[in-house]
Amino acid sequence: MAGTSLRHSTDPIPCTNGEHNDGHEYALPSSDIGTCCRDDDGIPVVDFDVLVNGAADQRAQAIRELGRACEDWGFFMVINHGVPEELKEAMMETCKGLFGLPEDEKAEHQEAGPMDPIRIGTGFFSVVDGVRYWRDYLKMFTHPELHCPAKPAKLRDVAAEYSAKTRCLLLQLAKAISESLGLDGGRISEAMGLDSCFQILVANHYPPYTGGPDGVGMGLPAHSDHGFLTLLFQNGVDGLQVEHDGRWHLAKPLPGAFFVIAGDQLEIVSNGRYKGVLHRAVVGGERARMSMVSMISPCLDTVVEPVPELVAPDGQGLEFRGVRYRDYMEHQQSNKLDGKAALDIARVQRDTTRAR
Ligand SMILES: O=C(O)CCC(=O)C(=O)O
Ligand SMILES: [Fe+2]
Repeated sequence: MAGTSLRHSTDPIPCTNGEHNDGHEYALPSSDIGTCCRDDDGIPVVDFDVLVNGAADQRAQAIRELGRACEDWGFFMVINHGVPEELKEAMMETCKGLFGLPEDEKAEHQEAGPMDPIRIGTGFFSVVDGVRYWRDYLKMFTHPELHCPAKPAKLRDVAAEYSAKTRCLLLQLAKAISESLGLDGGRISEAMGLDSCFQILVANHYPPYTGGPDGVGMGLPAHSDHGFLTLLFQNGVDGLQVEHDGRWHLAKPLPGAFFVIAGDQLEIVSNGRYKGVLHRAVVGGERARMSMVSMISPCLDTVVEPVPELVAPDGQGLEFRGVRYRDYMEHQQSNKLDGKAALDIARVQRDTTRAR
């Protein structure tokens, strides 16, 4: 049912892998999680300070490595990023306060839909989920206009600062990504109008989970992000998994690092050179997990399409057609989260019969 929060640790944990009495299959089929998760340290690391302030040869090397990270993984860690640790902590703590508020103080935003600027909910979009995912979330549109729940009182100021600092970082990364594609630093930003970008912050809260036969549950199923570029950090509890080379990898952060996640709009604008990476959140254990997401995208009315420089002059190899970002986001957010299925609305359908 829309707008209900998860049962929390003091409540009895509902049974999993079966029908809960509200007709939803509860939390997860753990068979969906699979066994292929590998904990490894191969996730690329990008030093933001070198990217911005390094000597020419160091910068060039860092840009090449960034390009490889985007091409091979669509996922990397960024270190020396300049976003103060105290600000990250303040953001995490304030959002934790929000999840702990009495239900009636969150009710105003719990009936919200995918395009509402403030939304508090459970699962992904519980109206369509079918399966109940082990996740509570707060989503707020923070740029160009800051939307924020009235409580906790501190949230507005903290979110404003966090949004501004992470936006600045993401826009600088966009420049470096543009260079890594062999384009001018400003080209991708110009093509997508990122000077007036759209930004969302998401706080995810995954309560302790000890249900199911193996004590593992699905917090958020496999998906790619609908935006351009996402920054994420967590509260010290692992659970983010990333798909790479056909296997799931547990993402373990370096101290202080952000994860950077390539989104669908990067895949479209780069004509598929850099792909939106599949990722998911798995839960299990006595500790609540939280993650904090900051995502930039083009403004809602921008039609996103591949930059011509990355498409052959005769149009051969054009992977995507232009899609208005608002339509893309609404489509992805209103349907069941299903891997990268949303991208199909932008994919150029090839006539395979003609080649025969
Ligand atoms: O909680 C996580 O680590 C993943 C969250 C996520 O992918 C999202 O909010 O889009
Ligand atoms: Fe995501």
